[in-house]
Amino acid sequence: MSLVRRRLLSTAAAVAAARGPPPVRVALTDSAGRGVFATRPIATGEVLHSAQPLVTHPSRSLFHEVSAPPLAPPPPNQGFIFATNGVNCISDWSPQVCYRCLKRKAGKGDDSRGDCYFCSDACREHAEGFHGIQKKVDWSLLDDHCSSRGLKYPYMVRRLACMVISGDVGADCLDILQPAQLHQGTLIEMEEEFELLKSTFRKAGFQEELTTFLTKQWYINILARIRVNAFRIELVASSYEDLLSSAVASVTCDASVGNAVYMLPSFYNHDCDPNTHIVWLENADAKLKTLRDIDEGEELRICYIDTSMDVNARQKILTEGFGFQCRCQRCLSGD
Ligand SMILES: C[S@@+](CC[C@H](N)C(=O)[O-])C[C@H]1O[C@@H](n2cnc3c(N)ncnc32)[C@H](O)[C@@H]1O
Repeated sequence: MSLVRRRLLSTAAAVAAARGPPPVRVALTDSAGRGVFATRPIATGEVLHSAQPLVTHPSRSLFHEVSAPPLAPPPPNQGFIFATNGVNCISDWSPQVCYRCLKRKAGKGDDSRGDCYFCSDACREHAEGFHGIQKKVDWSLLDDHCSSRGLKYPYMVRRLACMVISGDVGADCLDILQPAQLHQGTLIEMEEEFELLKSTFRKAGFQEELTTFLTKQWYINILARIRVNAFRIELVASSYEDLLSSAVASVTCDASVGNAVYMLPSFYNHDCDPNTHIVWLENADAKLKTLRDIDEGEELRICYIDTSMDVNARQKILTEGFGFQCRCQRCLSGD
């Protein structure tokens, strides 16, 4: 591990120790598996704890060229490039968010055109392991597969695979999280994605020993956990200038900057009338905040969906999208 990274980690540990442990613990609930409970009374608006992501990935439109056929020959100062689906487009695109922490790029005109953008030396250094592996491989087949089907999670599995190969994390790093229940059709799609990922590494000449963890079962286990536990990240501006630029950016692109998986936040159950929410300020570091006063021993719950819908719509989304039937008080009362 590099000196800078070791220093960063020890600083983060020192800050965490100074603040003390979070006022929450994970324990079994009556109806929703494990959940997060308050270990003392907590006031409205208190930040319970922060969490750094285990793995992130930017939204496709923010890290990848969206191709369009050229209407006219390009001006002399702009080059033609081939987009991954083989359609010519003009290369005036550059990545919009940090490839690691998902912070939005502040202004135009830096030198990250056509490549990954990192917002700081710390992010660049943190990403060195997985990005070093990823750069050695031609991903065009996987890109084509994901773009034609609108898939985002295979990119997170790819990043995790690169993190395992580089030694950043163990192959079992997400095993503790609850997996989604998968239908036969989904399993078949996942097998296809797995074959693509495995053969891409093989074609790039990776030694078999480095990728022995990469089995069909590993792929399915990881993706099943990402499906239930990944958060869609929408940044809240930390200043008035940021607020204006994110509002402008969200007019033309998806408001979400990407997805991330965390450890402790993954144990928060859903409620259609939540007492806690997650806030992302300028990057993928999550802050868990209370929405009302909490008693000691009360379960802390967030909401996974838009709760302004009626009970039938909410149940449909939670059943079909997340694979569980909501048993929160609001749903049980039919509201
Ligand atoms: C992100 S995990 C939350 C932690 C999980 N309970 C555990 O033991 O790891 C989401 C899963 O928790 C359960 N769950 C969360 N909220 C629920 C609710 N309102 N009603 C029923 N089950 C819920 C479902 O099984 C869901 O797939």
